Amino acid sequence: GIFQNIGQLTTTTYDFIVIGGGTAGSVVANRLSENEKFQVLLIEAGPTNEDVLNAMVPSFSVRLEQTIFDWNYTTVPGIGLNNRTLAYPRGRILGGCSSHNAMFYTRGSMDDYNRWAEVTGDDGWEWKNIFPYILKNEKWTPPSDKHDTRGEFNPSVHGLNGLMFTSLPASPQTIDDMVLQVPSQLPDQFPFLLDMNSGRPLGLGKSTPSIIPIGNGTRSSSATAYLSKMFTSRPNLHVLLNTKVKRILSSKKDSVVVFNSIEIDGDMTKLVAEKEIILSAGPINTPQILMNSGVGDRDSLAKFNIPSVLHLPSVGQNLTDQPITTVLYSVNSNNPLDNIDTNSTLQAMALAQWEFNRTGSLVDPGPNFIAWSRLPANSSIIKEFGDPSAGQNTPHLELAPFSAFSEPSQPGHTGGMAIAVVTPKSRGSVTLNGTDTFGKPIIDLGYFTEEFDILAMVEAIKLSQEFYKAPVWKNYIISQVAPAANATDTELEQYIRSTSVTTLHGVGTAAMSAPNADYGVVNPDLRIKGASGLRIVDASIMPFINSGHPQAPVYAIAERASDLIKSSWM
Ligand SMILES: Cc1cc2nc3c(=O)[nH]c(=O)nc-3n(C[C@H](O)[C@H](O)[C@H](O)COP(=O)(O)OP(=O)(O)OC[C@H]3O[C@@H](n4cnc5c(N)ncnc54)[C@H](O)[C@@H]3O)c2cc1C
Repeated sequence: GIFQNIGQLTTTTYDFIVIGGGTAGSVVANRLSENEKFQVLLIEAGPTNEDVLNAMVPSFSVRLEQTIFDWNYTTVPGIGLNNRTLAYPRGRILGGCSSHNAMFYTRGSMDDYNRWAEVTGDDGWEWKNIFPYILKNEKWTPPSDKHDTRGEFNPSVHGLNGLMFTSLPASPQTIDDMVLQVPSQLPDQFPFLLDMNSGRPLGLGKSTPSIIPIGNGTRSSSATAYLSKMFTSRPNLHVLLNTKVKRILSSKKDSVVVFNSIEIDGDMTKLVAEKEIILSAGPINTPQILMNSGVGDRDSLAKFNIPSVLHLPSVGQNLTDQPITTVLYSVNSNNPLDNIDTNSTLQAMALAQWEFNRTGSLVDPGPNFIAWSRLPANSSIIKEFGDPSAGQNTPHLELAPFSAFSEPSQPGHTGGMAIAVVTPKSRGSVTLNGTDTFGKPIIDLGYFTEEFDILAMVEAIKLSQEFYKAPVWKNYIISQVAPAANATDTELEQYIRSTSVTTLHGVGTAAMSAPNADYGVVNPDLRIKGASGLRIVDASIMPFINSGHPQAPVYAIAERASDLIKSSWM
């Protein structure tokens, strides 16, 4: 059942308490409650996702930012970003970030998972072993416009029986036909990629957003997939909304710390977990909850007068995220759809179409194609700074061409490409806020504090310029607007530092490591190191970021974690 506040709960003792009804937490709560003998409580700080239009219409998700559905974070001024701060939205709603993300479903490369296995010593994280969990999450379905999808993806690498819908873009964008010609015109730099979810995502292919298809082109999230009425009606699953967890409490048994209950913000009721607590509050809030619970670096916690319960200096460290900027062109466009941003009639028509049959321009949240690219093997950047990628199947760069848009203040149209470094070397951190340790934490992304990242981004700009040299763009591109076409490398670096923002792909702040490692926060079975009763299951546990967008691996992590937890309580 669903409970709007803690007073409605019929008990305070459960077998499992899952903290955070986000991307990972919703999966875990669903899977654990498949066993009728387990009493499961899922606690979410935010409200329900149901009937929230902006969480349903794929293109509207940015409208959730800076509302009650967002934790509304801001990063600290970035040394590598000319001291700029960045907004860092995080979903505060059932489904978490999966209820308001950009819906790109990309698994990264097989090397990414194999490296997790290597650093943790657990072959369960290898691509071939995690793959069944990837499929278990996914239900691939035809796009809502019912177009012929042959040649647009490889069915053999997709799951048909999972809970979370994925599909191909259902609404062509105005540049799609031109983008599709680039692989034949520039096959060396941009080979055609049939399916970017095959484990070898190198080349240019169609993106796979996670949307509910066929007459229902609505966002598929962890909440719509794993917490639909069919599941929340289970008598052994309680979903408690609008309730913020403050900290996790422990006692000592035979000198071992056992985490067994939690404290709620603004309420004296203590909720008890007889078997395990699963912390799934996401890469920012998970380390915050841990540190407020005395789990972290002993000396740092002492500064906040927080008694140390478990000395784990890696908590909040290793924050890894992928920076992104744009290369902009003045372009020739006579397609009315390119005016949608400034034309309220077109916007109203698009919404009417979406409401009528869930098709039209609102069903796709962004670029329909992505190009993934490796720096050349003989690149001087790799020679000098090493290769942060997990292997030869792994891209360093992501390039996403987007359709033209118009701005009220300017004549004509602007088009171009979003470019990102997906294997950054820079690391940041999440630490507590001295004035209120339960308030907004200090988020330092550490962007461009490593030379590799800025040089790789310069290469991404140059690669995107190559892209637009394909003959197909001849009559479309008028001139390069930003950065200046003749900019020097030093000027490009300045451009990158002054324009890059975040992909919002933070991971790694409670990373897993080998059981005998002297760093890390959880063991490969996701149990907290050096104590019992607590596991962490969310984006925080990734030791390295995957070379794609993180939600697909977060789902796979949550599916595997659920099996690990279940099997230890058989
Ligand atoms: C705007 C945006 C766009 C993105 N676009 C993409 C994309 O296109 N593709 C992609 O793969 N990834 C994307 N991401 C990233 C991706 O969505 C996240 O990496 C992933 O969803 C994180 O999952 P999680 O389970 O770790 O955390 P979350 O999904 O954030 O879940 C954490 C949950 O815990 C709750 N919570 C936190 N603290 C507490 C507390 N103290 N008490 C109770 N509950 C609490 C939160 O409210 C939230 O519901 C995007 C993220 C954002 C914000």
